[in-house]
Amino acid sequence: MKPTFSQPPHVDWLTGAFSRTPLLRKTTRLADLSGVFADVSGWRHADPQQVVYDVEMLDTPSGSGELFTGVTHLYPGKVGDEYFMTRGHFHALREQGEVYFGLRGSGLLLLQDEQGEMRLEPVFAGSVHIIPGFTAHRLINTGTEILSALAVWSSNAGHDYAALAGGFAWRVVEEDHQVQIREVQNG
Ligand SMILES: O=P(O)(O)OC[C@H]1O[C@](O)(CO)[C@@H](O)[C@@H]1O
Repeated sequence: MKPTFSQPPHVDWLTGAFSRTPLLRKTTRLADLSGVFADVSGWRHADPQQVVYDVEMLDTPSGSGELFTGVTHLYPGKVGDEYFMTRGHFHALREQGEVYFGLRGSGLLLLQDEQGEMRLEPVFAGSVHIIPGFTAHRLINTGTEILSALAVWSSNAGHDYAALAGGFAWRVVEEDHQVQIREVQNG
């Protein structure tokens, strides 16, 4: 019997660019991140159209048992002394985990569980991050290049941003040319 082949999607491991495949795209700008950065005045004075991150997702089926695959490209930058980061979220279906694979650049994955336990994992080309269920996650670019990470997660996991309306309990800032953690009171 003659085998039939269907072409799978293709990702460039060096840049995280998908090619030859239908994509869904979402751009998040500073204007979309009201209340996310600590330095409100710095945020107000920055260019609201500045792109903070782009997410490109494969246009694949959703529903129970299906998986989403996407690449986040997080640009370098700061608001005040705080590094550019994704909004961050718990999954609406809390038990759902996620896997991140670092592709390029350097940064951190900030993890916060429902008890407020905090953890940081360095993200770099080749890093693998198992985000357990019940754990909020945020990507932070502490470098000078684009930070790109591939993620795979359950299509029905959903996003719960409201649970983190008060923000994460740690902020990642640059102080004295070094990456530092600032603990947030009542964060
Ligand atoms: O939804 P947020 O917090 O803006 O961040 C987007 C992130 O969420 C995901 O879409 C899925 O968790 C990632 O691909 C991406 O990094």
